[in-house]
Amino acid sequence: MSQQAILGIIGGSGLYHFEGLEDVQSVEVTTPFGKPSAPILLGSLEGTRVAFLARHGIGHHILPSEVNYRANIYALKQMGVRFVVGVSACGSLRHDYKPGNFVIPDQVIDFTRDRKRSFFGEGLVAHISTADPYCASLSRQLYEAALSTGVETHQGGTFITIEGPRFSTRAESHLFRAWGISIIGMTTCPEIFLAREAEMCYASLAHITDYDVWHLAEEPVNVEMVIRTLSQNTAAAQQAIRTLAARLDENTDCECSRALEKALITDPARIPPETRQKLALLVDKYLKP
Ligand SMILES: CSC[C@H]1O[C@H](OP(=O)(O)O)[C@H](O)[C@@H]1O
Ligand SMILES: Nc1ncnc2[nH]cnc12
Repeated sequence: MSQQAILGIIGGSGLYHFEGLEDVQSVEVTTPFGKPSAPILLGSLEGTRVAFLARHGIGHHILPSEVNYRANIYALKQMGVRFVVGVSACGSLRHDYKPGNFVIPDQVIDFTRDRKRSFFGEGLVAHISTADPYCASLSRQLYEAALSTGVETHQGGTFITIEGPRFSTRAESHLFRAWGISIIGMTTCPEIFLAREAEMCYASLAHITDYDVWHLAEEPVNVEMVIRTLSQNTAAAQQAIRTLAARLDENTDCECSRALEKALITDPARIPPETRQKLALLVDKYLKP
């Protein structure tokens, strides 16, 4: 694996390129899981090598359910990325998390049902732990960077991913609130789980664009509303990531880089050679004699 970048940024709605990247190169990448959503922009940000990928493609033409999350994460892994920041527009499910604010969540609930959610299968079985799906160290660094932009930033909260592409019904939104969930989006799962399988640290920079559909005094969410709020927020999101890049502490004390250590169960003798080869980048260090 060549070390072309250490920090991966997955841009969500409203973030299709990254201002201020230096020495930028656009790279077409292929992976054993297909092609990522767009060419990857490789460049330098405050002296840190960065890989930027637009989750929904340039021009936003890929549905949340259609995103090839496996190819996106695998492509970043192939480039040597160790730290991934997923930028996401989201709805708020609580009064005190307001449109325009940032949230650095610390838990997820996966309500998706129509997505490829693992690199494993085809004769090689693994079960990773996702008890704490976010990297605490990267999330802490991202929180401090987001706070430094002056935007009101909340540390912690549960982020639910719905399948979409439709927004929630009022009954669903009230249910999610009753469950104590803080924010809602359509893309964090399975991106976060695949990053864990690929032993990368993952944190979300979630910017709140709306109050979903539960708030009696607010208009129900629509795309126009999301884009209007995003247009005011993407500069701050990029500033937060620039600050993170400048201060990135690579010596984290987390266990993300050992996520597969206790996860593989298949007898190595039973792993089909094609599968072994396909997943070499992830499993070589555990299976090589
Ligand atoms: C444009 S509104 C719905 C859309 O916005 C969020 O995208 P992302 O998470 O990639 O920022 C949400 O998840 C939906 O995909
Ligand atoms: N309310 C909402 N529900 C799901 N995804 C969103 N993205 C932005 N706002 C959202």
